[in-house]
Amino acid sequence: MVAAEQAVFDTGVSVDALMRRAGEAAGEMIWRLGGNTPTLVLCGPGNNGGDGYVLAQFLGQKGVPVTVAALTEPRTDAARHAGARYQGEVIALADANAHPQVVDCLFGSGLTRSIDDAVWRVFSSLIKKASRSFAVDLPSGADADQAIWLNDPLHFDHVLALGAFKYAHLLEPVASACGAVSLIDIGVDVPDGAVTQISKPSIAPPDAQSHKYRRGLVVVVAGAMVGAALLAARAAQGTGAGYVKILGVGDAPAGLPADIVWQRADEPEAVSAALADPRIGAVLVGPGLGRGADAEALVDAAMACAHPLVLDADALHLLGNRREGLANRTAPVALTPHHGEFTALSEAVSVATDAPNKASRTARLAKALRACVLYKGADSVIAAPDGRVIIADRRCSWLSVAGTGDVLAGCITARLANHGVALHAVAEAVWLQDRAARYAGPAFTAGQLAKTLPLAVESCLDR
Ligand SMILES: NC(=O)C1=CN([C@@H]2O[C@H](COP(=O)(O)OP(=O)(O)OC[C@H]3O[C@@H](n4cnc5c(N)ncnc54)[C@H](O)[C@@H]3O)[C@@H](O)[C@H]2O)[C@@H](O)CC1
Repeated sequence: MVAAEQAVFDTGVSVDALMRRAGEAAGEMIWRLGGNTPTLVLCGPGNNGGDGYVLAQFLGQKGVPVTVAALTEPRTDAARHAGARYQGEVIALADANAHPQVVDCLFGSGLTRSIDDAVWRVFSSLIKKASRSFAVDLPSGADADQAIWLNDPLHFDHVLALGAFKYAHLLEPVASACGAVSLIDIGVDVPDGAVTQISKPSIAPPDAQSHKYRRGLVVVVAGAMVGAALLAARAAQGTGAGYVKILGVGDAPAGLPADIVWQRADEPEAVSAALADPRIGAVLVGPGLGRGADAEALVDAAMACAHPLVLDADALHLLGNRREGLANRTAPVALTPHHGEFTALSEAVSVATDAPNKASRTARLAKALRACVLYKGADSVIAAPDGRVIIADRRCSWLSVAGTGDVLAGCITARLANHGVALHAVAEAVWLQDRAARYAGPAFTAGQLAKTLPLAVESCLDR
């Protein structure tokens, strides 16, 4: 964001002008949501406080009863100018009373250390007592880049992100305390490499020339627990794959749906031979695989195939000494670790996990392994080896049930089989899984989730 702001300043726009745009745009949003609700604006020493004086002036001119309470005198030139232009009275923060609506402009992206205890007590009490609380740019107490709380977590109803998202808006534990987050346009072009929030994908329906292979032949390599492979296969179907096949040992399990093909492959050589089929769109290995010698042989067979590949669950635990194999692949690879798998994998391939936040940690692993990495969780981060990162924030919490990872893996594999671009396939699948969860209602099972995937796809159709 600093680079983007500098680019605007280079065109002759001053810090004062940018602050004015920011404060007025934030004021406009608060006025639209809060109308004439009596409002307390809390101003800090830096430019975040400057935004507060601008928006207080704006709200006052709209007829909103406004009180400004300041922590200290403004300490930047732009904040001083904004403070001087504010025509109302300014009281000390310590003297402020509870108001139905409070706007936090104490600290924004410049917070470098935890807020003093006495200040925090007054501030957090005012926020908690308000019926509606806003934070301008960032909640005070949150570190923008590390996306952590420097003070206790504090919940806001609405956060107005100025110009661009910062990591704290999208990554836990701060994101879920931000309430609704609105991106406020302040005339700054968001630079390449900025924090990117996941967006609804656009999915093309099958065209007139479509057939099952063109839509995507998905192959799931089954292991010790066939049920997991089956769940992934059902999810691949629900995502629109044209043909879904499971490679497994022995005969097809009882009750296998007739529209999922079971191909018997008792030995790893048989798996390799099956994976030589040039019509395959993408291969999934990992759900229910196991971690023994048989599983290792299946991972080797899958990694040696020429198709786009998704490595999930147990397969991720077997990657430690297969880094070379990953690097040598020419077809795209997607890895889908949750927290435990991410930590174990990073350790196994000697990639440090001390980057400032989850997004940079994911980007580092993706670059090191030359694979697309989806680091799953309530905030899911998708990173491509070239450094692009997408954050899926505030995922449906009902997804925290057994089997949803298998569903997601199947969904990713179906999208990958369809177009072969790992970053897009993963982002589409993450979005689709979350939407399917919302359609499934509360307390769904993984199987029920797979059944609502077609509805999620329907909502994304580009027609
Ligand atoms: N850079 C710009 O030109 C613009 C910035 N804008 C606003 O400016 C904010 C960033 O402004 P600043 O860099 O001035 O940062 P802040 O306004 O977040 O505050 C920084 C000031 O607080 C002090 N400080 C940091 N941590 C503290 C603590 N724990 N206790 C007491 N004092 C502490 C710092 O020493 C510094 O004086 C953004 O979040 C945004 O709201 C907008 O006005 C748009 C224009």
